[in-house]
Amino acid sequence: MKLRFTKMHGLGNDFVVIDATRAPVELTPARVEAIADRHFGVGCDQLLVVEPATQAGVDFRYRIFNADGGEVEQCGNGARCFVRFVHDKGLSEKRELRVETCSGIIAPRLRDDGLVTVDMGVPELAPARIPFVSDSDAVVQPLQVGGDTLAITAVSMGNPHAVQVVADVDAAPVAGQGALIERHARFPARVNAGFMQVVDSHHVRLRVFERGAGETLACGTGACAAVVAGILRGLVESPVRVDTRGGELEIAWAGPGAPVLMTGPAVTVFEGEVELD
Ligand SMILES: N[C@@H](CCC[C@H](N)C(=O)O)C(=O)O
Repeated sequence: MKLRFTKMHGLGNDFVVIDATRAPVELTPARVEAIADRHFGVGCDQLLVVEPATQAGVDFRYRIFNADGGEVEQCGNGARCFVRFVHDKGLSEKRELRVETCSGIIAPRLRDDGLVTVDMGVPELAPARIPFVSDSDAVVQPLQVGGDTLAITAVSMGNPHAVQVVADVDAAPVAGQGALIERHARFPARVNAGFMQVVDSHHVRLRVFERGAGETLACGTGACAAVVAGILRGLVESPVRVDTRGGELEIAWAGPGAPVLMTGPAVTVFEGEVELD
């Protein structure tokens, strides 16, 4: 069976996007892994599926699968690509959508300048809801990793993030330490590991070792989580420019109880067809 797809990216965080609005697509973890494989498949960090809404007052359902085949709750760079895809494919006339995900409703808006702003919802900080095993709700918490005690801030943007501050993001042990943090026992659903360097009060640099995908060129929810952590720690003030290896995002957050707004690009690369199984 052949599956049509569109290859897209947000700052080099790349996606295979599938339109399942007219007919359902059966995606097993093995199928997702095969499509995401960079040598034997199309290659991507995440596979995104556009489905009909299942609730009133919502335009579409957005499903996200990591390259390892696991379905996850949220993807920020993908959310920008989602509204660009829906618009360019003529699936909706609207430039601002309400989209249901596993972790709630987000609202991506295609702006006249071509960038996309997404209301990513209110960040969750309560450890049990991240989920993060801790009996303290302190903003900065110790985490033992490979003989080091890291000072992390745990944040959920619908998906879990552990953010630490580093002096130089280029020298940070993202691959080695990131893999250990991803599978740390105190994060029972695994976690995305963020390494943030503060440049000044409105500018950070960020690398993220993503759960289920490894280090990516950018992580949208990682950028939101890093700015939330930075503001809560008193290190930065909204809005914050976040430089990733794939380019730059702007993140705005008014503080606890407010939604995080993420602005950045969404790019279509090519379309194709892939054989399933
Ligand atoms: N690249 C994404 C996040 C994708 C999901 C993440 N790897 C997870 O497992 O939670 C983004 O731009 O937010």
